Amino acid sequence: MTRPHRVHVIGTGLMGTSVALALRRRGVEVFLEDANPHHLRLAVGLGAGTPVDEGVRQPDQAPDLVIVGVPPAALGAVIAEALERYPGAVVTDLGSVKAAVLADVSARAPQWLDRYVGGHPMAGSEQSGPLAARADLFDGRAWAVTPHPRSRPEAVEIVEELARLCGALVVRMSSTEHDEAVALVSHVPQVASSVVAGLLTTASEGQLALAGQGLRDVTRIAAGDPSLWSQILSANAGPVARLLHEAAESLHRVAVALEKGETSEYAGREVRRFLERGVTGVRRLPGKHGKRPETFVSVTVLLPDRPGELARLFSDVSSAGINIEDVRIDHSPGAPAGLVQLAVHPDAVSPLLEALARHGWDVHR
Ligand SMILES: NC(=O)c1ccc[n+]([C@@H]2O[C@H](COP(=O)([O-])OP(=O)(O)OC[C@H]3O[C@@H](n4cnc5c(N)ncnc54)[C@H](O)[C@@H]3O)[C@@H](O)[C@H]2O)c1
Ligand SMILES: O=C(O)C(=O)C[C@]1(C(=O)O)C=C[C@@H](O)C=C1
Repeated sequence: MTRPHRVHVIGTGLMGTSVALALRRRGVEVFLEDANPHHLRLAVGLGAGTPVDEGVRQPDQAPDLVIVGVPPAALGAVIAEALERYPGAVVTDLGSVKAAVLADVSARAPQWLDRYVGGHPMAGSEQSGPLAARADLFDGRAWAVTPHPRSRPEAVEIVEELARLCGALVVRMSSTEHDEAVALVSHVPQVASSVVAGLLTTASEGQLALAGQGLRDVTRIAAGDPSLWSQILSANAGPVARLLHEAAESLHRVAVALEKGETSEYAGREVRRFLERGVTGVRRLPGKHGKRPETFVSVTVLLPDRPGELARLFSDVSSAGINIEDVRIDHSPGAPAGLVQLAVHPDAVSPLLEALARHGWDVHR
């Protein structure tokens, strides 16, 4: 196992700073650089590492791993430059698209390609910049590692160890397999979210006043940086466009069926089939820690909007020896309370209800 000891992060935005914080948590020495001095200062202030100019003066202090966390359009040039600047280092990146970047690096730095191995942590946020970074961002998440025929085995190993040090689960695949997969699980969902959110631009205040959690779930990622996402989508244009045509056909069929209305039994069947296909698809998603999905049961608790109430609820549940598998909090605008949905194993439901009743919680099932 090759553990990275001295790491350089180029690009201290959301992703680069999160990786740096995760590595610092594991005692790895981290140096930072960014084209934007303000981002660099913020990342240093968050404890993510030392600026490269201050920290590295001796040749024996060169990094063994360089991690490039810049926007997709800049990746090829920055990776090629890092391969040249740090001849003893393996270079990886955090980019959301892999085949175009590999082609770019192959063209710019063919002589050093054996030290480049692509990577893509499947975790992030609709926010950007170092202030949105989190050390635990990668815990339990997949991290795609995309070796190519010329990658050195020890370069692949150090990149996989990086992912594990950050708490992620390694998924090894080629760059083209990766791009096909993320078109489906990340890029088309982003477009779908933007389509729905785009419809809101002409909504009236009265319509928006009815917005609930369902709409918020579907549109959260639509707030992502348009500059970043247009680079991602155009770098993976073929696979994304193919799936969008398929999705557009499906939407067209359901719209036509709805227009035929209740009078047609066929239309009803078509709409139901469309919805059932969605249920089947969502059930295929892996559960916690990449395991098979488990069916948990949700118990909803009314939470007064006062400091310390959430901590008291968790403490009452944990003192009954019950593991909370997942948690979600819904806020009603204007109401001085929230609804906390606790997802637990089916066997834990009765003990949970007893514990909540014992401690005086208001439960909704
Ligand atoms: N945002 C996400 O959810 C997410 C998730 C996984 C992977 N990624 C990938 O991670 C990479 C970074 O995304 P982010 O969300 O952290 O973006 P970000 O905007 O938060 O950070 C990018 C940083 O790169 C810096 N930068 C730009 N050009 C540079 C250059 N030439 N040299 C040095 N620094 C430069 C910027 O100043 C900025 O600090 C992208 O390639 C993206 O595809 C993003
Ligand atoms: O949680 C989110 O905000 C994300 O959408 C993160 C997400 C994703 O689609 O899963 C977005 C882009 C990435 O390249 C990797 C992760």
